[in-house]
Amino acid sequence: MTPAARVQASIEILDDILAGVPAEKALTGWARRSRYAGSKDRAAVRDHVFAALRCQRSYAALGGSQTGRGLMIGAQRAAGTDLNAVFTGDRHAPATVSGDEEGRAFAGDAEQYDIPEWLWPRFQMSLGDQAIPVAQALQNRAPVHLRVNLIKTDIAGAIAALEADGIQAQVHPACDTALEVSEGARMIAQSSAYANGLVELQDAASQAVVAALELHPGLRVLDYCAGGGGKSLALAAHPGLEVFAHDVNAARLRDLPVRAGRAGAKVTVLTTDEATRQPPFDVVLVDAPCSGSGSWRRAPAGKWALTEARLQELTTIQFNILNQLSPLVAPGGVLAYATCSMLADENGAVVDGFLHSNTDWRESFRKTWLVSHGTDGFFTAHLTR
Ligand SMILES: C[S@@+](CC[C@H](N)C(=O)[O-])C[C@H]1O[C@@H](n2cnc3c(N)ncnc32)[C@H](O)[C@@H]1O
Repeated sequence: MTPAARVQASIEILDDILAGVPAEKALTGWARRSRYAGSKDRAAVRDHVFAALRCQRSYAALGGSQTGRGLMIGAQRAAGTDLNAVFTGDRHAPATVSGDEEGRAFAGDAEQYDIPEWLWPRFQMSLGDQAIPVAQALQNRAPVHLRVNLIKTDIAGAIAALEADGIQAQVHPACDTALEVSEGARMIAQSSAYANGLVELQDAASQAVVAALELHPGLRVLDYCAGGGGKSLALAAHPGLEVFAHDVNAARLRDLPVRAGRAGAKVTVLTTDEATRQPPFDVVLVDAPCSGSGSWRRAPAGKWALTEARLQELTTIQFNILNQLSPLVAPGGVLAYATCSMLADENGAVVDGFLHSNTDWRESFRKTWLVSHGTDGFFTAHLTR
């Protein structure tokens, strides 16, 4: 495919997404209909589509409309590339750009930096002078991070094994087990380092949330909102811990036994009933459902789908989960709250609300990671009594 044909394909896929088709489904549907597209074409189209989804507001302003075509015109203008070289009207290329497809000046910072208008004041309140750098970071593609599985190898061993598979990775400063991939990211899933459980795909801040816990052999640890189990596996890499995983949506834990097998890790999956009937845990990690604002680079639809009402609903859920789980923590144990969000409403405010109504609890640790510092956005707080 020519670069122009890739842009035309992206326009059509974006139109499907704007009409309500989920991004992955729209991309897969296009790939199935387009057998002529090779793996490089599919990767390039995917990149175009995700960039346009991350930068939907600014590209629509620059491109003159909130359509697939408007977004791709906006993308070319944002990149400063020659529109006439791509929008040629030739076979498979998009039609030439007309006079009524002029861009316009941004209406304000929220539009320029691709944050929903209603959210911008809260975003600024949460992030202060980091609001614009964080919003700009969210306009760009997320880096690819790996967690080195210390059960099976060490940092140097993992880097060497990846290199043998044609993947270049360097140590990431956010966590001792984290690597950032600089070349060959698309080959990870097929690499032997991955297949043999030497590395797992996991953001460095997600790893750092686990690394921030004081863990020593003999502790019983429950990952209560385990999802796919990324943090459960990171916990289970600590020698001598007894690790339990739970999620209200049991289907999300389906792949965990296979992943644990690959990693040589032991994780016991618990139902909700089993989790509440267990003796108290030394550590309960609550990686709570949240807006996902720290991972909007990877899942940009979430940025545009979030509403004020949903944010409110999430903070209520977060507060309720903390209250519901505090009895599962052994005296002297830790209730570790975490979100992949950078919004104060879901982070400090929830923790403060919990401490306000549970005066026998105190906070011993709090940290926020920002996308502007090279990881996903994350928050954690440790609560003890
Ligand atoms: C942020 S995700 C967890 C991500 C996961 N810990 C990881 O590292 O990949 C939040 C999870 O909480 C689960 N969840 C939502 N409400 C819950 C509840 N009331 N109790 C337990 N889990 C819940 C969701 O199903 C979802 O898998």
